[in-house]
Amino acid sequence: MVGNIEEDRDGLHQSPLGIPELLYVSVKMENPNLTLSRDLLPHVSGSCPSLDPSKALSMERESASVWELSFVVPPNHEALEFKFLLKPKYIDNPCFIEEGPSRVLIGGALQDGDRLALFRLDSDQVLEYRVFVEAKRASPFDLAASWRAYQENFRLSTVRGIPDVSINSEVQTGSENISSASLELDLEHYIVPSPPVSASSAPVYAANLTENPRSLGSGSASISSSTVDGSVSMINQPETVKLTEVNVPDPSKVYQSPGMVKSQSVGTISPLQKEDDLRGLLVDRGVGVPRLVKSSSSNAFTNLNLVTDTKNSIPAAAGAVAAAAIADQMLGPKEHRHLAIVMVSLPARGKTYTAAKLTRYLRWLGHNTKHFNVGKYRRLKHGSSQFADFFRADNPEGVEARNEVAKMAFEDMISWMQEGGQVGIFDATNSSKQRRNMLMKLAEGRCKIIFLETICNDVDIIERNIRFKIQQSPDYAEVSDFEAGLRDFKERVANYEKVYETVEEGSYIKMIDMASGHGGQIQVKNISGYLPGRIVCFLVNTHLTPRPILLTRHGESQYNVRGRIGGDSALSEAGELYKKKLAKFVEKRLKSERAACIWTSTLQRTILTAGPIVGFPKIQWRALDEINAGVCDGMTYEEIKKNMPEEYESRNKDKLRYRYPRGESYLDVIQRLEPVIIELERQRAPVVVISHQAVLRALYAYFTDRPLKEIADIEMPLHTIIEIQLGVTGVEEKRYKLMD
Ligand SMILES: O=P(O)(O)OC[C@H]1O[C@@](CO)(OP(=O)(O)O)[C@@H](O)[C@@H]1O
Repeated sequence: MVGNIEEDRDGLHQSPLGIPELLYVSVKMENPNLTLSRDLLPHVSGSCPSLDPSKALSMERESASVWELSFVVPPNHEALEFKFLLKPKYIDNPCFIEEGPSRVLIGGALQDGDRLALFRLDSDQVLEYRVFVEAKRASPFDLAASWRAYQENFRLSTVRGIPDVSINSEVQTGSENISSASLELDLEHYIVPSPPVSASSAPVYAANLTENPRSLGSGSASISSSTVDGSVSMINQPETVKLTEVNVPDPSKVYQSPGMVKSQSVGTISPLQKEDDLRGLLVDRGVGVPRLVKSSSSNAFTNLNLVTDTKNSIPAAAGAVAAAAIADQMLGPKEHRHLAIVMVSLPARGKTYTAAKLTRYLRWLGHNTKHFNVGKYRRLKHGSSQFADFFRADNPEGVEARNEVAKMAFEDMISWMQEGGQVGIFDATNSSKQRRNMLMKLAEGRCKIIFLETICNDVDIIERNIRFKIQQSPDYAEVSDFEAGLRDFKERVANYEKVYETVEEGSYIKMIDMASGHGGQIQVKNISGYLPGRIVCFLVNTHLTPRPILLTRHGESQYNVRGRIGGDSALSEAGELYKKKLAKFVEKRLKSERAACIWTSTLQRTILTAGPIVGFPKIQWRALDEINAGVCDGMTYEEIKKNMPEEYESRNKDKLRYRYPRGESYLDVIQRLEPVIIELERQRAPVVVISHQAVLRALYAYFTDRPLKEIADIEMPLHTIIEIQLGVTGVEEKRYKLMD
């Protein structure tokens, strides 16, 4: 019934936060004889001030035969005396008072136990009720949270009644009409610089952003990236997230059922475990990162940041991702814990771009994923100016040199997997059976291979890809004559075509003419398991049709003004102005985009912000609701710091994984946003997403490939639109600030 309560010197029960707890008492009466008791309503009459039936409190019907009354008292309350009585439904008198002495309740327990309540209706008719009392300890915060939830259920939101999908064709009037919100005709006027670590504002050649060849002597922390103008910049690659939060169990208190799992089996090393040989029981508060249950000696949950065992690491992820990773680690052959997605295609079929996108998606979900591009190895080892002859199948030196760098890249990938890497994307043409056999031999007993073949028969798309390659690839950086470059690259493609063999062996996913987003097909063979399943789902929905995605927070809310988190408040005056400016902006920016769509959360601050936008369908997504702050919902950060210092501290230490009591963590938010990402990938028209700070941080991080560990701190200002342009060459970003 009650756990984790400490008694202080005055005998008062205290929560782990040192706040005296209250007793939540529920008194119940049950009478299965429904015929006799049908018209009699159970009441409770208390001794304070007197046992007066006219002041009796009615009990609530809990089920057909059970009645209930609940109330809150301090744990050290004085004895409460009371009696049950039955009042006839339709007349005031007579009322029947239970036989015997008054009942006495102290500390949530009835002094005379579960004595029946007997009512003498007349000389020979006695009605018997069974009596139960239940008492739970509750902190004032729990009570405040449930009181607020209760009240909010009764407070009508100004947007209730709006269907999940709506479209308004006329500008709303009335309260919307605060002042006219003008907007310059030229939207460029509102552009503000994007933060330095974000999607680029110019196309970047995807192969440049892949892993740095370590066997060729390059470090792995940062890589050099040549840009269009030939200059070199350093780009920090997302690092493996190494910290795992665990709570340490007390072995004496933890019941170990045969099916329970030792923490070691999922590769989590805890210094305390080592010291005490404590057995960890993996638990999950709802959804989330598996945790070890807490120590009995400490009433507060102990949050420790521990370095995971990189040889066997679990992903920094919540829910399904974590569950699947653990299952994969416990079941199945060891080599299947590491997955190599081996790309297969002719040059200029969008293979590197697909590989980069898949890497970004898997990283965002929390899988430790790296993209290894063999072309990068070739350029480092043999120089970037290799012309078409180098790629001829009847050029033994060329074949040998290309196989050598492929082996190097593959071995680098395996070494990285052995250090904890989970998914390696191996990006090369791999277009002959012989090459693929070589890779399968290298993978034996070390990782599972899935071939991912991209086939494109659309000559326009191929031509566009080839032209992009000449402009962007370091292979042609030194070639000043564009047409000469074009001729050489086409010859290279022809050399590959002569020996190309489509994949028929092993496990494979084949994408045939999927780039345009309409038509095409995907074929799969020998594909099973959680991760391959997610990969297929992602690839089915992804395409290369260029379109913008506009991300914006709602207009400033009344809670934002008061510094309160969560809630469902309406807009402030500034927020009201923003929603009008936003509507004008959307009207101008998307004026020729008839199929565009507006997505909001189900909270009124986003629905109100979308209100004045006309002519586009609006869709409410529950998944776009703000991070659930649980018992902290409605508090200010200052109040949390003061009243729940440990919670405040824990969040400060690890904001990504910290889950608000009865609420969510950022990892939980990422999990629930996965269908949103898949749908954004699938859409071919522009989408305006009006959502919230935490949710937009997670979405933005996906598009800009920001590492998980940075997500919770990404700057996400109010009244600013972030335009993400998805295109054939990758992701570009523009920001518009509509208000000063
Ligand atoms: O994770 P942190 O940095 O607390 O940011 C999330 C918070 O942002 C807020 C504002 O403080 O979002 P919103 O403006 O959508 O209401 C809170 O509701 C939410 O809890």
